[in-house]
Amino acid sequence: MCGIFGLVTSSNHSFDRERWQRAVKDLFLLSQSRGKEAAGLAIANPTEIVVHKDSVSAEAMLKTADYEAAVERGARSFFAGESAGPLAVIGHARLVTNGLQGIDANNQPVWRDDIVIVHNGIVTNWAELWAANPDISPRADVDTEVIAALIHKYSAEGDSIPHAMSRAFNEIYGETSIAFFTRGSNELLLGTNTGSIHYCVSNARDAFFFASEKWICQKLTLGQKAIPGFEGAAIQQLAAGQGMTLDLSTLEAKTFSFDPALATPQVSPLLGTQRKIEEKSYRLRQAQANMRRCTKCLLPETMPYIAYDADGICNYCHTYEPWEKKPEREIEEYLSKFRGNGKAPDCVVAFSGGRDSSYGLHLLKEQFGMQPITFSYDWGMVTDLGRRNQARMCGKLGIEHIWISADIKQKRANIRANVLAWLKKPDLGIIPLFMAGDKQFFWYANSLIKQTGIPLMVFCTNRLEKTDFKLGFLNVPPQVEGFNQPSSFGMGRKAKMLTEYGKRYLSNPRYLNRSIPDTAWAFLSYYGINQDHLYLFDYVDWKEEVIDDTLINGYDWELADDTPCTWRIGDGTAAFYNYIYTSVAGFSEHDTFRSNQIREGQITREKALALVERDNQPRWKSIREYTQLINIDFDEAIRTIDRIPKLYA
Ligand SMILES: NC(=O)CC[C@H](N)C(=O)O
Repeated sequence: MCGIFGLVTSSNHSFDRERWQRAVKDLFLLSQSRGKEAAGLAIANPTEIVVHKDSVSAEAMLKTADYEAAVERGARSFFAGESAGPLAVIGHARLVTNGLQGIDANNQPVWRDDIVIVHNGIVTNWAELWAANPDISPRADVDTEVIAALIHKYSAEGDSIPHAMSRAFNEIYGETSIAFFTRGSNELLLGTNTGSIHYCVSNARDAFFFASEKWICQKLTLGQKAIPGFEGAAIQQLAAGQGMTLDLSTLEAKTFSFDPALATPQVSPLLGTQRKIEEKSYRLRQAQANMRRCTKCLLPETMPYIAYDADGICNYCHTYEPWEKKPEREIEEYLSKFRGNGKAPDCVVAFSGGRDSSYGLHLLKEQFGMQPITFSYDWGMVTDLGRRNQARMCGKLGIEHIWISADIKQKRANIRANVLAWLKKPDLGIIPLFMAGDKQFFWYANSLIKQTGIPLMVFCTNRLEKTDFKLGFLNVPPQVEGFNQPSSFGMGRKAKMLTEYGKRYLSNPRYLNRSIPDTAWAFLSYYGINQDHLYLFDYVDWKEEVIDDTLINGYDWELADDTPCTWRIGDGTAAFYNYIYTSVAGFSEHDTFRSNQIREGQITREKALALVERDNQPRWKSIREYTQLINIDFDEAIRTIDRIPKLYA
């Protein structure tokens, strides 16, 4: 179980900064015997609560520059004598029970509403509590969040904080000890239903600390490790079923029972203002929200090669070539040359399992009276959900499905090698390498024409999916034309790409791995061969609502449970790379997609912004599945990504 602790100093007389930092360090190191998967602390001064956490052991966190910076931000003014104090810290050494530590929001202290809390234990009825309180909903997976949300809810209803805490403890089932600050009150609150909080007051009664176990207090009051001022101090225990308020300025402690009938209503010492809460993830969200964006589409300033004109409109808007449809009768004429008797297949549809090819299949069969067969290339990253949706389409439409399966184990091992190489030296430019393995799809499309003897190959690619930024991050400038025909890219452009890849391979020899032959084949399959097929959406309107409606209502299409978006849910890699782009550059392919929709007049900029905000939320479940499939450590990968310097902050 986790170790929680706290240290309160009412004035700066008894400590200098070095001693204080040593005491906090000792509290961390002693507490980490209870948990080493993550660590964090909150430093409260009269104007601010600084929260810092990390998905590493306390010992490792203490050595980081980010930790130093948080301490500097939270404690500097106190030790510089600029603020009269008090200074209070609560800390946490985590053993994960609920919610992966790679996801920052699950680590502790948990900040929710006005409360910054550390928690030791498990709220076993957390799911029931969320369900019973539909007016509050979880943002993370850690059970601790529900405690904070309940306390906040009750205090918003008018309860004093001790009352609100008592009520929350009466709702909670499962061993729980907590310590928290609120934004507006000058106190530390403690509560436990097991008695796992032991505390000491300094001999001069000007400082206070607590920890999860008595021996930790013993270590810090006796012998070498004793915190200055606490030598020989008495150790007391907060009994099971009790809460405590500690006035941070006077160190006056009041204990109370969780029985609401017995708890005397106490008015907490209020601060004049609501303290600011400082947390990295919040700061980054703000910085993302403040990025400059094109006033017409919504491409942000971090988009490679972007430039805005005097009206704030970007070059991508200016050079955009509208998606001009050829008349639908032309496709009718074209298809009539191939249409058979309705029994034998008369066209092959490249079927990725995504929404566009599913809808295209529907159109070809139902609207154009064709009898397609489909083919899919399974390179190990088609999601199970994508496969089920393919099965729904083919079953209902009575369509034969050809599968070309790669050696999936090998493909995943290739991705693994490249992702591991990347994590050692992250670089946005080389991310497309993770997806190189699917490009043989185009190779097989050509060979299937020969194999089946059916000359008509249909692709349902979508021009709105043009993502210039992926190559942009590789220092390859955008190109307006060539969407469905990458082989038409000029030699100069291809050479530039190869040089840029080459440079990265040489600067990180881990890329010189088993995947090279497959990547070379992929490159050839994409850039080297003719892709002279029928592109359905060159003729037919692409309307998102119509597509979603047809698939969901007509074919019982299944959606992912980590996003309401229907795009990219058949692709097992998208959640991972979009997380990287969003985390580092503040945008993803959702931003370029929606920007194209705006330019096509399909949606308003306002709606697009809302969708981007929604769809750029991390798809944790899919990211986790991806890391499992390629056998890399989720928490480590996310930690590395989160540490990459941001382009927007
Ligand atoms: N070990 C603990 O005390 C865990 C506390 C909390 N349930 C968490 O997962 O972070």
